[in-house]
Amino acid sequence: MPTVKYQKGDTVMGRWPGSSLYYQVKVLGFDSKSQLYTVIYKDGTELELKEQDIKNVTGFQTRSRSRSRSRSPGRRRSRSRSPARTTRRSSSRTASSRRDTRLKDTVEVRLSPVVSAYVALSLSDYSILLIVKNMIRRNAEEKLNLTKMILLIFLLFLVLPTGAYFWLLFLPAWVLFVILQGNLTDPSLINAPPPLPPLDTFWDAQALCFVILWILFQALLYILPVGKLSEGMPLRSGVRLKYRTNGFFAIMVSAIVVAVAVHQGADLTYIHSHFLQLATATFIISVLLSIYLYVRSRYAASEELALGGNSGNVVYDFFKGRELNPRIKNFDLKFFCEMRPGLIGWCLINFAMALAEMKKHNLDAPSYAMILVNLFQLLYVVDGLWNEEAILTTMDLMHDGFGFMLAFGDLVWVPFTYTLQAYYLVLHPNALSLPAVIAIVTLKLIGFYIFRKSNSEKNAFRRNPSNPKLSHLKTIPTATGKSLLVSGWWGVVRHPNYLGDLIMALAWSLPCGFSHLLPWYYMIYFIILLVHRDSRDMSECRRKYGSAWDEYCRTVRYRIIPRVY
Ligand SMILES: NC(=O)C1=CN([C@@H]2O[C@H](COP(=O)(O)OP(=O)(O)OC[C@H]3O[C@@H](n4cnc5c(N)ncnc54)[C@H](OP(=O)(O)O)[C@@H]3O)[C@@H](O)[C@H]2O)C=CC1
Ligand SMILES: CC(C)CCC[C@@H](C)[C@H]1CC=C2C3=C(CC[C@@]21C)[C@@]1(C)CC[C@H](O)C(C)(C)[C@@H]1CC3
Repeated sequence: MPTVKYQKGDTVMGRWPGSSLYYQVKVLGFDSKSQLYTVIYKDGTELELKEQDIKNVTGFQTRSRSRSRSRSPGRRRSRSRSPARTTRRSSSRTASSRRDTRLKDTVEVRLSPVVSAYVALSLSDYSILLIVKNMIRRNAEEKLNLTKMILLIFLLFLVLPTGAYFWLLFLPAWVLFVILQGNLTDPSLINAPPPLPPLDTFWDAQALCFVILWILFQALLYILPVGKLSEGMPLRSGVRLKYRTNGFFAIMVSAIVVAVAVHQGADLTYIHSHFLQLATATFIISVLLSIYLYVRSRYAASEELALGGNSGNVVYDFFKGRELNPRIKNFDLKFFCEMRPGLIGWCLINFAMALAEMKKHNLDAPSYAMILVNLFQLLYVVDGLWNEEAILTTMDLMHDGFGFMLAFGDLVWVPFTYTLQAYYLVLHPNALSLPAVIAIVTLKLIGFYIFRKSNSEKNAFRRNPSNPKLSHLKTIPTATGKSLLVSGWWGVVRHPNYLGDLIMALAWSLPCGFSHLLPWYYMIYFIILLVHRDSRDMSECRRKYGSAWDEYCRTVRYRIIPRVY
C-alpha cells in the first residue's frame, strides 16, 4: 500500500463506530476502492474505518496520560480499557454516578460517523450485518447449522435495503388480510386470502372525514396548555426537547366526548361496519404524512437526522424515517402520532366492537371475553398515557427516525390490528367460565406488574442516576458516562419490560379461545417484534457501550425469559 497512510500490521487508535472513543486496533488492510481500512480490535471485532477515524498511537497516548494523571486510579483504569476488557462493577450507585461524571470527560474527540461500505444501512443494521458476517464465517468453519442459517437469512432480509420494498407492500396488505379474515365465519391465518372485495368498497368519504376529525381533535387536546412539559433525553447536540405530556388528560376528555356522543344517539357500531373503509382512510393519511416527513427531512440539518435511515436509498429512507424529531413549531409529530390518535383510537375501536357485539347478538351487556379484552387493553393504554414521560426514554423516541414505518405503525397498525381480538369476538363469541376469567385476570396482572415496574425503574434511573430510591441497585459504568443497571428488574433478564408485555399479550388472546389463530395474531406478531427489537437494541448497546455491555450480558445471561431465552 504505497500511498496509504497506515500500513498492514500497524498498531493505531481506531474510533469505535458511533462513539467518540478510540481503542487500540491493528490494521489488517486497506481497500483502495472504498478507501476503508479493515482493522481488528483486541476483542477480535473486525471493522472498516475511514482514515479520519484512525489516529497514531503515540500522540494519543501522550494526551491520554497527561490528562489521566490528575485523575483517580478508578478513572485511569477505565480509560485504558479496550472494548475487549471488562469494566469493574460498581456496588454503590453514588460511587458509580461520581465515576460517570468523570467518565464524561473521556468523550474528547468528536468525529463524523463511519460511512461503511454498506451505504444503505443504518449503524444498528450495520452491526447486524457484522454479526451475520461473523456467523457466516463461523458456520463455514463449523459446518452448516440449519437454525443458525435460517436466523441469518431472516436477519439479512430485515437489514437489506431491498427489505424496505417488501415491507412497504407487505404491511398494508397484511392489515387488509386480517381485516377481511375477521369478517369470515371461519377465519384462518394460514389459508389463502379471501377474494378481494370490489375496489369501491374500500373508499368512503365519510370515513375519511371521521378519521381527519379524530386526528384534529387529538391534535387540539395535545396543544392545549394543560399538563406537564417534560424534557426528553439529551440529543446529540446536547439540546433537550420539551414535550407536552398530557396524554391522560387527552384520553379522559376523549372518553367524555364519546360518552356524550353515544348518549346523544351516535351509533358507534359504524366503526365495526366500516372497519375496512376507516382503515383505508387512515392508510391514505399515513402515506401522505410519510411523504411530507420524507420531503421535509431533505431540508433538515444533519444533526437533526437519526443514525439509521440516511442511506441515500430513497425507498429505504422513506420507510425507516430520516428526521429524528420532526416538529412544526413545538408540535412534535412523532410523539403525537405514537401516543395519541392511534393509541386512544385503539380504545375507541374496542369500545365500538363491544357495542357491535351487543347489537349483533342482542345482548344487554358485552360477553366476559369482550369485557376482559376491553379492560386489559384499556389498562395498557391508560397506563402508557399516565406514564407518558417514560416513552421519552424508549428506542423509538430516542433513536428512530420518523418515516413510513412508524407513521403507518402508529396510525394504522396499532388501531386496526391491535383491536383484532375485539373485532374477532363480535362474530365469534367465546364463553368463559369464572375460573378461566380469574386465571386470565391473574396472568394479566402479573404481566402488568413486571412491565410497569421494570419500565419505571429504567425510566427513573435514566432520568436521575443518583435517585436515592435506586441507591440499592448495582450498576456497571460505561465509557459514555451512562451506567447500566445490573440488579433489580434489569438484573433478572435484559428486557424485563418485554417479558411483562408478552405475558400481557397472552392474557389478551386467551379470552378468545383456541378455535382460530386470528386472535392469536397479536401474540405471534409481538414475539417476532420484540425478539427483533431486542436484537436491534443489543447491537445498538454493544456499539454504544462496548466492553461494559459485554459484561452486562455476561452477568445477565438471558434476554427476555429467564433460563429460556
Ligand atoms: N405494544 C407494542 O406494540 C410495543 C410495546 N413496546 C413496549 O414499549 C416499552 C419500551 O420498549 P423499547 O423502546 O423497545 O425498549 P426499552 O424501553 O427496553 O429501551 C431499551 C433501552 O434501554 C436502555 N437500557 C437497556 N438495558 C439497560 C440497563 N441494564 N440499564 C439501563 N438502561 C438500559 C438502553 O438505552 P440507553 O442506554 O441509551 O438509555 C436501551 O437502548 C417496552 O415495555 C416494550 O415492551 C415496544 C414496542 C411495541
Ligand atoms: C408496522 C411495524 C411492523 C411495527 C411498528 C411498531 C409500532 C406499532 C410500535 C413501536 C413501538 C410502539 C410502542 C407502543 C405502541 C406500538 C409502537 C408504536 C406503545 C405506545 C404502546 C403503549 C405502551 O404503554 C408503550 C410502552 C407506551 C408503547 C411504546 C412503544
